[in-house]
Amino acid sequence: MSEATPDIKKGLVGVYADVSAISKVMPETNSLTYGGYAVQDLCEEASFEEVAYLLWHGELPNAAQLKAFQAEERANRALSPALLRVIREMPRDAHPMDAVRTAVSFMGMEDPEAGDVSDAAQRRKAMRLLAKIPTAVAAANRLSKGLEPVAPDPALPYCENFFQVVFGRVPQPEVIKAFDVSMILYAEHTFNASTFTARTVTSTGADIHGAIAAGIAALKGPLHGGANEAVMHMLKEIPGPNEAASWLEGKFDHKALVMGFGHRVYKSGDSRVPTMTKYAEKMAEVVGDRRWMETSRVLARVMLEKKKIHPNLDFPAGPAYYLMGFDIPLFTPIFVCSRITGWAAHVFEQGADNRLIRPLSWYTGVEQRPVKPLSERG
Ligand SMILES: CC(=O)SCCNC(=O)CCNC(=O)[C@H](O)C(C)(C)COP(=O)(O)OP(=O)(O)OC[C@H]1O[C@@H](n2cnc3c(N)ncnc32)[C@H](O)[C@@H]1OP(=O)(O)O
Ligand SMILES: O=C([O-])CC(=O)C(=O)O
Repeated sequence: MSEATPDIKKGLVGVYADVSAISKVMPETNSLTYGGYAVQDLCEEASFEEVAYLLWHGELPNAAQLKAFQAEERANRALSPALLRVIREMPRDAHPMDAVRTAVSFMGMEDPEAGDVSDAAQRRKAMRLLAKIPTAVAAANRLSKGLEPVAPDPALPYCENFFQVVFGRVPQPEVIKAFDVSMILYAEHTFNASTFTARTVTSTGADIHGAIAAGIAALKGPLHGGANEAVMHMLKEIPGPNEAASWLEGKFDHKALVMGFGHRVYKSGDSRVPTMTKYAEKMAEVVGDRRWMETSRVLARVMLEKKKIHPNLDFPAGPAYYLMGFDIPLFTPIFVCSRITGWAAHVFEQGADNRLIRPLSWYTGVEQRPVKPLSERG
């Protein structure tokens, strides 16, 4: 007699898996808060470092707290000679997401507190990851192009240093501001797939490097963080704004996914898109190249008219990063540099009130049967 299948929420759609005090997504108003602050207000009033502090401590820092936080981040940016050798040995055509995942695993092995999963040690490790991941991402990117890595500069703030290690120079303030805004918007988003992965790893008692490496693996997929690079490939495939509508019709005919559109939680618009679009438009002005944003506008209009689907954060972030001069394969690793803050906050929260994450599966395979000896199997 077969039992009735229980109510299965495929993809865990609509399931509350735990409580969390880090951020709140409100799809009914298309809004998002970190620690009670609207994300668009944080973008205008705070820096990425301040937001990182907020996510890890629950409060925005005062001037002295920020200074200490920044000093610690600046002091931890350099990679060990051994890790630099590992990065040098990586295949030239390795995807930077695989490179950063491997670098984080290696950092875990050489971490001075490897094996210590106390809250205090996890927090110190998170700071080392925040500081070192950009250096590793930039070194892998430069080496893949035959360029030598650029050493991080402890005299520079976080965002300026990021451009320094990638390009060997710091751009104008408008570019830094747009990048800083993107880092704030990408920092945290409740129980998305990569964060839930990091929490699941943490729930087993494993250390933060394992949780972050697993989070990076989850983020790489095109349905999640990998969409920001896919968006730019898509924009480059479309000849221009005049062809965008017919290009989309071709996608609809094949029932293909249009990258950078749709979201599991937001069904009437991603809270972060207006702010990121504003700064992507500013980048288009600074660079003097409007074609990507013009094509984007047509795609967004037609997707809404024909499919009632809104863009997600990856849609404006893709062209914004392209206009900032980043190579397309670097877009999702930049997301990693930001999301390490949210992932780590969830690692701390999971660790503080842990229960092993272990749901059930409903078996649909062959009923129990005898094992035939090898000689009797056809
Ligand atoms: C930072 C981030 O991770 S944001 C997400 C980035 N990912 C992308 O941009 C990839 C493209 N988007 C998608 O694949 C999806 O929208 C996801 C994975 C983000 C969300 O998936 P779900 O919550 O499972 O959405 P769901 O599949 O229920 O979508 C509802 C309908 O809209 C369609 N749809 C959703 N997104 C898209 C899209 N981008 N292009 C075309 N159709 C889409 C689905 O095919 C589905 O149609 P159906 O009802 O005829 O089957
Ligand atoms: O929340 C999600 O499912 C995906 C997302 O937008 C994010 O992680 O920023």
